Amino acid sequence: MLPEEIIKIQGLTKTFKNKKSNLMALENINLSIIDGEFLCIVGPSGCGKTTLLRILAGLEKQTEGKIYIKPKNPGGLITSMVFQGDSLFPWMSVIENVEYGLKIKGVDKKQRRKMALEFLEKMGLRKFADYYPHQISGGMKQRVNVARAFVSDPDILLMDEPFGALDEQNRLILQQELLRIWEGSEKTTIFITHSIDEALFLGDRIVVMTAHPGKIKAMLKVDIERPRELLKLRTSPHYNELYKTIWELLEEEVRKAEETRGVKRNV
Ligand SMILES: Nc1ncnc2c1ncn2[C@@H]1O[C@H](COP(=O)(O)OP(=O)(O)OP(=O)(O)O)[C@@H](O)[C@H]1O
Repeated sequence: MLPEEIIKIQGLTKTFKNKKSNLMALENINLSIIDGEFLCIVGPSGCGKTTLLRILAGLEKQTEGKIYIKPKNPGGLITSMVFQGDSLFPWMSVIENVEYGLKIKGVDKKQRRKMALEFLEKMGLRKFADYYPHQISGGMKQRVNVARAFVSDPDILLMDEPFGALDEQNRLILQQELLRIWEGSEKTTIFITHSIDEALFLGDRIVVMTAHPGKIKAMLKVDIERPRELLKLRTSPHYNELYKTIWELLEEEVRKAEETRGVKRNV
């Protein structure tokens, strides 16, 4: 591994074996991720994005290939995952949800409360610390999830369409808040999204995947300086060029994915 790399994936393949048939979800993935990088992954539905993240999180085992991860702090948490859906514990208050990972790690009560409050403050949720998940909005729940992931200080954040279920306005706000908190931490982040805009706003590089079985079709560098501003970004020629390139790469794959699913189109 090169000194700046934190993850190196070589020849990774994943086949789900069922009683009747086998399904190859990922084929020959080769990817290096630099420490502190924000990497976005876009690709058509069913191309294996979640599977790749689950393998990196250790929730799934690859069929072939190697993954090298260079831990930063001996004994520390290597990965933490933020899911799209509602993954908060409904019986715990907001602050207890944020503290949970620290409790598992054995951090004492006073210290973990202090750390959780700090991240709730960063996410604008301090006032809601004692609320329960059913008492807060979808956007606020995702803020709690982001706070929960950051507070455990993992080496690598894995984010699986965390804002996918939010309305556009909340999504834009959450993206900005995520960038603000990420820019202070420079935590290696792998972020799955279906939105080209979101990938361009957040990412240092963007991986475009092919339709099933998922392979890496292209890797693009987002040469847009940070800190990023949404309005400035959208009027920049580089942004528009990249958007067009990514859409051209993706469109073919989305059509292939639809054909595979037997969707009839009138084009
Ligand atoms: N546990 C499993 N057993 C069998 N097949 C699975 C399993 N998990 C995923 N798959 C299949 O693997 C393929 C990739 O799924 P995955 O969820 O990784 O795709 P994705 O790109 O994240 O999709 P989406 O964008 O719709 O969330 C799909 O065909 C899916 O049906």
